[in-house]
Amino acid sequence: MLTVEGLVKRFGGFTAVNNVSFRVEQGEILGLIGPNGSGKSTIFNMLSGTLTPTAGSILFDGAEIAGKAPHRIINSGIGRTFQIPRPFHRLTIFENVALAGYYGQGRHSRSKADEAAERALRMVGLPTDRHASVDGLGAAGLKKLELAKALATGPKLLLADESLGGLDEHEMDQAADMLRKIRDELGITIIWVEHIMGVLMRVVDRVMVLDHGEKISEGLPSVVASDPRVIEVYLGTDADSSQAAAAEARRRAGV
Ligand SMILES: Nc1ncnc2c1ncn2[C@@H]1O[C@H](COP(=O)(O)OP(=O)(O)OP(=O)(O)O)[C@@H](O)[C@H]1O
Repeated sequence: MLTVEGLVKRFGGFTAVNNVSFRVEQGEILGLIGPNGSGKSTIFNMLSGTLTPTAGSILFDGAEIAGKAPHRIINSGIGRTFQIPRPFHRLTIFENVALAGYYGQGRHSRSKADEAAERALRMVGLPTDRHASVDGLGAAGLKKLELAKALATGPKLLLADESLGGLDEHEMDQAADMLRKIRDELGITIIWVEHIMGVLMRVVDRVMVLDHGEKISEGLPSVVASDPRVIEVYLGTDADSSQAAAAEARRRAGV
């Protein structure tokens, strides 16, 4: 479904993403992890069109989308959530989601946008009542709203920039289960960026690890969690023994 080849992003003399290649198959959940500043958001921004790659190719359903405008990319079927939800506070929950539905997939019919909003709100478990205000939503509710907005655009591929950091453990598990439900019930392929490795590793089919803009590991969660390069990045090189470090990484990864 998605084939990324030799993706590069430079900001002046600084290389934020360096020659990254990967594939995502239809129906898969790929986890994208890495320390702060490793290039995860920059990759998402290139996939969703807010940044133009310096070099490389992004093929989505066989068409080149690198450098295309964000609205074209959304219309082709790639939706995304943002780490920091910024809803329109003057609009209701329903209106926020319907607006996204109106924008996505080039829908220019209010009734279709409303239908998409209803479906998306039901899916994430937010009220479909047209008058419910955004202001009553806590951190978990705002994340659901973010997800509903992305779903209302009708994506085939969802880029989930989740950052579950502000949630308690139960809410984190619910958010992770929600992504799996979206894949299982709607057949939407997902790339999930998350800082908290354990919760991500429980849900994804495969994981890709970035460090300093380069891909350092990729594969099944259980294999990646024991990869010495990943352990070094997450735990440092001065861990007591590599075995203890591997056990700790597996514990964190929940595998
Ligand atoms: N517009 C920009 N101009 C200059 N440097 C940038 C720009 N955007 C990102 N960077 C740099 O590129 C590197 C990768 O940033 P990016 O935000 O992609 O990392 P990340 O893995 O998403 O980090 P985090 O986990 O903190 O969200 C960082 O060093 C960042 O400072």
